[in-house]
Amino acid sequence: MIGLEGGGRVSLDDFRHVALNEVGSTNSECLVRAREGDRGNLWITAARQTGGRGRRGRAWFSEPGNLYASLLLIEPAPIELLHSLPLAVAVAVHRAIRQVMPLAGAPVEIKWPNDILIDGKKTCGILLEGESLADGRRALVIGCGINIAVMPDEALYPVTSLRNEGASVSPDDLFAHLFLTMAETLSVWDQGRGVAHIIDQWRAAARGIGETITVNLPDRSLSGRFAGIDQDGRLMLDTGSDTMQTIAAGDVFFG
Ligand SMILES: O=C(O)CCCC[C@@H]1SC[C@@H]2NC(=O)N[C@@H]21
Repeated sequence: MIGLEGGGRVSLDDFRHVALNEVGSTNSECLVRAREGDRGNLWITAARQTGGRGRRGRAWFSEPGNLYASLLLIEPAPIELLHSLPLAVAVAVHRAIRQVMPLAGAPVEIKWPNDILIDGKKTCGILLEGESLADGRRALVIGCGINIAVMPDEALYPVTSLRNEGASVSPDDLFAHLFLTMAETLSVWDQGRGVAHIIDQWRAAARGIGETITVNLPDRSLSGRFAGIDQDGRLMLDTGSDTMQTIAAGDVFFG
């Protein structure tokens, strides 16, 4: 058992791992297994994905050399406490990447809500997907794509890889770190009851709080001062109007 500040307890033995050579998407594979009755706490990793998915329906570059990993959770928390899970996931992945970076390496930061940047460039994307199963259970999948050795030539944002930033680690080694940091962080998160600890950790690792940012929403863009996040993990943007804008989903650009 891991017992941590937040009071939650998660046993490492609770988690199982299936390593695949090739799959369409590790997220989809988790959801298939959930529909087939899997009890959750199942990690699926793949050396390569043929249909890796990113946020907003984008494709995710999934060539061999990187880490493609998804964790299936079943009923991870009461629905009203679930909104903070993306922050906990970002904290866990941030810790895993920090652990494999050289000590004097470039800064590793979280970009709201849960991209991981090294030296301001995206090295990891996280896609959370949920589904109500036929038996009434709620399945939730946390999918992490971490650039280790390769990266796309073109992307919406500047991108980098761990190797580019001086880290020497294999997908298997990085997964071993992620397996532990995720279990530890979920223990602190404690089904949403430990959200205050998670928000503290998230803020300490966040990029750009206090700075001017632009947030692209589906129908418009908003610019203002990034004032932090609220208890529900929403981005607070001070646009100079009387009321603080709170944003649940969008793409952040700095400067
Ligand atoms: O757009 C993003 O930033 C999120 C990218 C998430 C990619 C990962 S790779 C492992 C898992 N399987 C998928 O199909 N997507 C996620």
